[in-house]
Amino acid sequence: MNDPIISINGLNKTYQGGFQALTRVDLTIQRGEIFALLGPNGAGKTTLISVVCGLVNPTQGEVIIDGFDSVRDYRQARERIGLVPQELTNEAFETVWNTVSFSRGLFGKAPNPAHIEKVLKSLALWDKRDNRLMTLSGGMKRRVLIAKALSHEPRILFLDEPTAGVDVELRRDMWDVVRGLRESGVTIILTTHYIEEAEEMADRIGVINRGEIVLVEEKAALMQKLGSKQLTLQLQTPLDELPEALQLEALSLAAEGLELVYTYDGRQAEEGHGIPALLATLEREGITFKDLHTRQSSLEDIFVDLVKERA
Ligand SMILES: Nc1ncnc2c1ncn2[C@@H]1O[C@H](COP(=O)(O)OP(=O)(O)OP(=O)(O)O)[C@@H](O)[C@H]1O
Repeated sequence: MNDPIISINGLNKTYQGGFQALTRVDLTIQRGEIFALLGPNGAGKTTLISVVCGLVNPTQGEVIIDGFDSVRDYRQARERIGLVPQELTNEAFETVWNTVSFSRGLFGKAPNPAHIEKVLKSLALWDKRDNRLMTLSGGMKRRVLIAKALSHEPRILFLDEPTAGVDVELRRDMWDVVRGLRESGVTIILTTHYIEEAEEMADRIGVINRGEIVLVEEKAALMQKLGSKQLTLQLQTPLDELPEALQLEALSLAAEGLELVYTYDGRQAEEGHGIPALLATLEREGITFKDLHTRQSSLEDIFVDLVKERA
C-alpha cells in the first residue's frame, strides 16, 4: 500500500525562545490507516499535530496534505482535517445539534443537515441531538468532540488522547467508534499514552522522543521484531544447577530451581525457535516438567526500552 495522504518532509520546529521541539521529522501517513503516535510527555506530539493542522508554523520543512501544502494552501489543507481535542470548551448551554452544525460553518461549508444527521447517528448521539452539552455523560461529550471534528467531512482525523481519563468500558466503546470511522474511509492519527490502545487499534506505530521520530513500523512487524518471548517450564523436581547440555545463554533457572526459563526473540521464533531441540535435550537429560507457559513482551515493554535507550 503506497497512497500517502500526509507527507511530512524534513520538519524542524524551534519555538520562540530557542527550544527545538521537532528535529528533522519525516513521516508519511497512508490513506485509510490508523496510525498511533506514541511518546513520553513533552516529546513533541502536540507540536507535530499542530504543525500538520497549520496551527503552528514549521521553522523548516513542509507538510503536504492530500496534495496541499499546510502553509501555502492552508485552507484546502485544513479543510481535509478534523481535529479532536481532549476537552470540550465553553459550549455547555448549546445543544448537540447546534454545536456540531456550528463547527461545520466554521469551515465555510454550506449547511448539510443530512451529513450532521449521519454523523450523529454513527456516534449514537442522534437521540441526544436536542440535549444541552452540560446534560451529557463524559462519554457522550467525547463523542460530541468527534462529531464536531467530522462535521465538515474531513478525510483525516486527529485524535489527541481519545480515551485519556475514561473508564475501561468507555475506552472500548471509543475504540469501536474509531474503527467504525476507519471503515468509512477516514484516515486516523491518534496520540496516546495508553500503549494498550495503540496495540489494540493501530496499523502502524510511530514513536517520537525529544522531537525526533525514533521508530515507525507496522504494529505486527514491531511486535515480531522487538518483542521477546519466554517459555517457562515448571519442573517436577528442582535443579541445583543446569546440566552442561543445557548451559545456554537463553536458559536460566528461577523459583529456586523449580522453573526453567527460556527466552527467545521474535526473529529466532521465525527461524525456528529451538523449542523442539530444547525439549529433546530435556528428555535425554531425564528432566521432566509438570506444566509450561509462554509470555510475550508487550508493546509497552518495547516502548519503554526504546525511550530509555535514547534518553
Ligand atoms: N509555545 C511553546 N513555546 C515554547 N516551547 C513550547 C511551546 N509549546 C510546546 N513547547 C515545548 O515543546 C516540547 C514539546 O511539547 P509538546 O506539547 O509538543 O509535547 P507532547 O509530546 O504533546 O507532550 P504531552 O504528552 O505532555 O502532551 C515541550 O518541551 C514543550 O515545553
